[in-house]
Amino acid sequence: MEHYAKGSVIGKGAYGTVYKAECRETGREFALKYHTFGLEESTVRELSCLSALRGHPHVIQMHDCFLDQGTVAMLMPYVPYTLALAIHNGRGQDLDGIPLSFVAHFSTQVASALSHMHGLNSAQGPHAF
Ligand SMILES: Nc1ncnc2c1ncn2[C@@H]1O[C@H](COP(=O)(O)OP(=O)(O)OP(=O)(O)O)[C@@H](O)[C@H]1O
Repeated sequence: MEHYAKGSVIGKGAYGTVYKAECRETGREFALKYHTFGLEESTVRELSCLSALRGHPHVIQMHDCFLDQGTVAMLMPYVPYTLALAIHNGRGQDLDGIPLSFVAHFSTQVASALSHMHGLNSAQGPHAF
């Protein structure tokens, strides 16, 4: 953890809190997720899924995983937007004006990631994920 400066909270999920972090050497920004429940089943499941999905261009990459003062911390690239933000950007709640190419672009990425996950599931047995 000495390589990173932990910043403010970006968001919270059911299993953890995500902070912004900056690499002290390069200045590059990361997201650092601290798992609330320690090394229990949900944590191990998320870490093993992200390990298995390393390398896919449309799945967030886990760069590192370590213990920070007893809490499991997971380092990933910082993504400064969400799909909802991209969709609503400049359009309020009106979705009518979204170009088909935009929808196709994101849908293809999501489908590609899902297809890859299903492929791994078939290869490793029905309860791998
Ligand atoms: N890599 C990231 N870059 C930027 N923000 C992130 C990143 N990962 C998570 N976040 C933010 O932190 C929030 C919490 O993320 P987290 O992974 O803990 O939960 P979730 O996947 O949103 O939901 P849940 O785990 O409850 O199903 C996200 O909703 C998002 O706003």
